[in-house]
Amino acid sequence: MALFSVPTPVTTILLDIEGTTTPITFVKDVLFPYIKENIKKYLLEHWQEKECQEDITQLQKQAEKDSHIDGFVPIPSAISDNETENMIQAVVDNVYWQMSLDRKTTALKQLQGHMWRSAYITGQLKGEVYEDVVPSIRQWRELGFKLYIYSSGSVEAQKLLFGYSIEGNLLKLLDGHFDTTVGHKVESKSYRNIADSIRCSPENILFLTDVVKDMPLYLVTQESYPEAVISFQLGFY
Ligand SMILES: CSCCC(=O)C(=O)COP(=O)(O)O
Ligand SMILES: [Mg+2]
Repeated sequence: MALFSVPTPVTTILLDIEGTTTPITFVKDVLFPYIKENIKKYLLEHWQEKECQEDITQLQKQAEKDSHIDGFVPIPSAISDNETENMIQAVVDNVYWQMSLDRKTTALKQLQGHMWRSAYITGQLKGEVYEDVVPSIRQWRELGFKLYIYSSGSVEAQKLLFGYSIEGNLLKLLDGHFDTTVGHKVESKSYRNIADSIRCSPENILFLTDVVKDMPLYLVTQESYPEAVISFQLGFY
């Protein structure tokens, strides 16, 4: 457990998931292998559904943007019905390629969230949280802090992880969720968007994360409140 002092202007705690509330091993050894093992079956079963087709369209758009990246895997944009199997294979290959680079694209994360849904609902998956997470969150709430999640995993995937966790349904302990639709974690604009959305100022938000490059909030905060950065760095790392 890390001990740190929360600077006085902080009213809101924003939590990352992987490596912060949840062991990295749960994501790398349980959630991601589930996708790799089940993607082909999932696509074959859900291909005609609107949600699945929307996910494919987003993956295609992402593939167009990625065409400059070495080793990228294309997804054909228009294909006749009798070529569905080739198309599904292209999507599988693209998802495997994105996952091999641990890409955090919104398109990939949306599909993953939809795939995990039935596994959580049927009890095949249970979201892991570190043992100090629930007591800490309860204590912070008692002290009056608001609690939000900001993860690259989609909001739906976040709600599944906390809603079907090993400690039961934790969603009532959280005030809201943010994913890459507000922007990526390495971009300072994302933190401004979150602050605007919850109607507070960046210096009121303490972001807890295991990844140092996910820290532009501190650059945003530093403009008006340099002590917040110093206090966090001294305390948490
Ligand atoms: C909703 S948990 C799924 C984990 C995931 O897909 C991921 O990319 C974790 O990223 P984080 O931003 O929580 O480190
Ligand atoms: Mg993390």
